[in-house]
Amino acid sequence: MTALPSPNHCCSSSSSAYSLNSSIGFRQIQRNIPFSLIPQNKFGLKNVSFRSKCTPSLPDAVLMQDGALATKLVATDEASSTKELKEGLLTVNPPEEDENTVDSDVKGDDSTVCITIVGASGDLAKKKIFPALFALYYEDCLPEHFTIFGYARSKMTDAELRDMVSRTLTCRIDKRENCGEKMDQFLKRCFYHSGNYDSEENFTQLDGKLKEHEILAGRISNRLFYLSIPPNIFVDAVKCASRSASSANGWTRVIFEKPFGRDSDSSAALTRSLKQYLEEDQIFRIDHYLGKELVENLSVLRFSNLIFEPLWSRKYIRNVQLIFSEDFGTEGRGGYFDHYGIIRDIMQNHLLQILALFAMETPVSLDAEDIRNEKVKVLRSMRPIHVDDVVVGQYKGHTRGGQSYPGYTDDKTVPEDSLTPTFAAAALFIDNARWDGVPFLMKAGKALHDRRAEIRVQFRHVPGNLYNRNSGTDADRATNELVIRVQPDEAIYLKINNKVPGLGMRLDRSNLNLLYKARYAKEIPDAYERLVLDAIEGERRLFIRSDELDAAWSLFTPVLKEIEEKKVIPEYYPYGSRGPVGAHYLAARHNVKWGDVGVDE
Ligand SMILES: NC(=O)C1=CN([C@@H]2O[C@H](COP(=O)(O)OP(=O)(O)OC[C@H]3O[C@@H](n4cnc5c(N)ncnc54)[C@H](OP(=O)(O)O)[C@@H]3O)[C@@H](O)[C@H]2O)C=CC1
Ligand SMILES: O=C1O[C@H](COP(=O)(O)O)[C@@H](O)[C@H](O)[C@H]1O
Repeated sequence: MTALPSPNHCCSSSSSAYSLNSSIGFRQIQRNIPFSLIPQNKFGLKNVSFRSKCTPSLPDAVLMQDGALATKLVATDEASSTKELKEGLLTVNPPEEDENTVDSDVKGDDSTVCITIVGASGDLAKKKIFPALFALYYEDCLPEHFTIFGYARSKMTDAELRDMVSRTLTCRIDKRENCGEKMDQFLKRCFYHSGNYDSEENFTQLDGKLKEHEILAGRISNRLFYLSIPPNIFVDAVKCASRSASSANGWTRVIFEKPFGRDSDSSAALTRSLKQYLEEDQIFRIDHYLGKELVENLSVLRFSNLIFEPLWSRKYIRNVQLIFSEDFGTEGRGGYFDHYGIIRDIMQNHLLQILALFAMETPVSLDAEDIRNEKVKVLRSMRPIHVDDVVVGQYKGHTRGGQSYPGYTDDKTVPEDSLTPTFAAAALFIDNARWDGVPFLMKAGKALHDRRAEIRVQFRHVPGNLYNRNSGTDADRATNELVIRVQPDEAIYLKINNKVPGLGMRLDRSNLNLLYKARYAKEIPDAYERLVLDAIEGERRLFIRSDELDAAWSLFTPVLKEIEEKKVIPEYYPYGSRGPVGAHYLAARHNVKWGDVGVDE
């Protein structure tokens, strides 16, 4: 096994099973924080990852006799998309003494992390990223030595950035003590640098400022860039950040927000451009739905409960429905949205990712590459989507209860004759042994009657059901349905047939209900909290690998092209309605009834 350089100078006396020795690990051990070690990337940068106490189950760690902490080693080759994983304890030679070494006993955690939010003046940064970072800080999940920088063209002082950020920070859990104090402490660690996205000079200035904070705290300086900017400037920003503001001795990672292109070609071109400056394992493509609690729980539900996995196939499942709806329109984002539409905005990423997690085979392990390998297999097994299996819609203005709601094209940033779908429904199929013939129906829309995201699994009819006569005439209504409600009011419930109490024999449908807020006192973290923390920890499980992205675009690009070339007219639906009726005809053609419509949805 290859010996890696020690992540810190210091003092383990002999060659032994690799351990983060007591001086670097002391404070972390006290707080029960395991570390993981991932070897150097092609730039020879140390890739020592922080593990916070907030993710205690990863990775396995053991306390050595000398009080040191040894972790399971995850060794990777350089091309992480085809990564070979080896686990074990690593043997290292004793590190050499270095006169410039900082005494980690004094300093505690030997690494720093600077998080730079590029596009800090924007909507997403204010709404999601800064609040997520504050929540992590509040929960003591961030590394000890962290600094946050906002970067954008807007002119702002540090104080003005802090003021802007403070307006969107809340204490997630009401009545928590010291919230104001914590906010002040957090804001003191936020700074701002104004610069252009395509200026190496400006990024060099940023680099200088980052160094000032890194020198203060320790030797290994890790850097995370969160690109919260429009995609047409991704490459400029990455070029400048990687050339002028990469970490000299730690890792440099970049989080990207979608859209990752708008079809196969543009996505591949974007990936090629990014890879001029970054390795795949430095690229963290966010799909924030993967950070949602119930989406993460999908694998737990399937693989740790004996009762579900045996039913998880064409043999018992009649259809699967993936439903996303919002009760508001594109308010304020029409300019962006019109270029993409609902299929690219929601289906090609969020719903397809959920589908892949739902349908994949059991991964070899919970390691990121094993999970992502299985997801790619599902995506590659999918049948091309036929244009007849897609229904598109667009919302129009509507007045209800004396209040007027605007139509999509009433937005000034949307062309009057836009055909961009704000609603779509589609039938997808996975041509593999497990799922052959099972319709996976997707439905996504804006300006509908409610806000929800859920997975509905409709099981087959009970063969030779003794109780058919007692269930009424609708056999479909009497089948079991498992609902995983991602939001709002996270829940998992199973519809079962039950005898109505009494002397007669009448059946009704009842729910076995796991409602999260009734079961768990702890507030559910926002998806961005989990994802940002994962990026800091180098955990890639919930980020999209480039071959997954390619497979997702290969599936949707042909049908999107056909819809656009044929100028398919969307079915118009009133703002606040349940969407186009065409979605029901589509479902009916595949012998499906949408589960979210009806008396006992
Ligand atoms: N907002 C949301 O809810 C979501 C956003 N996203 C994605 O996240 C990223 C950021 O989103 P959001 O914050 O809404 O974006 P914004 O449009 O608010 O842009 C962010 C910042 O980028 C700079 N900017 C905007 N347009 C340009 C331009 N044409 N040229 C150069 N700089 C520009 C501005 O900063 P300045 O002028 O100060 O430089 C702006 O404050 C995007 O990729 C978006 O698609 C993904 C999911 C949801
Ligand atoms: O990615 C996106 O997601 C949001 C919905 O996210 P949620 O976490 O609030 O459900 C959607 O509004 C937006 O159009 C899309 O780009």
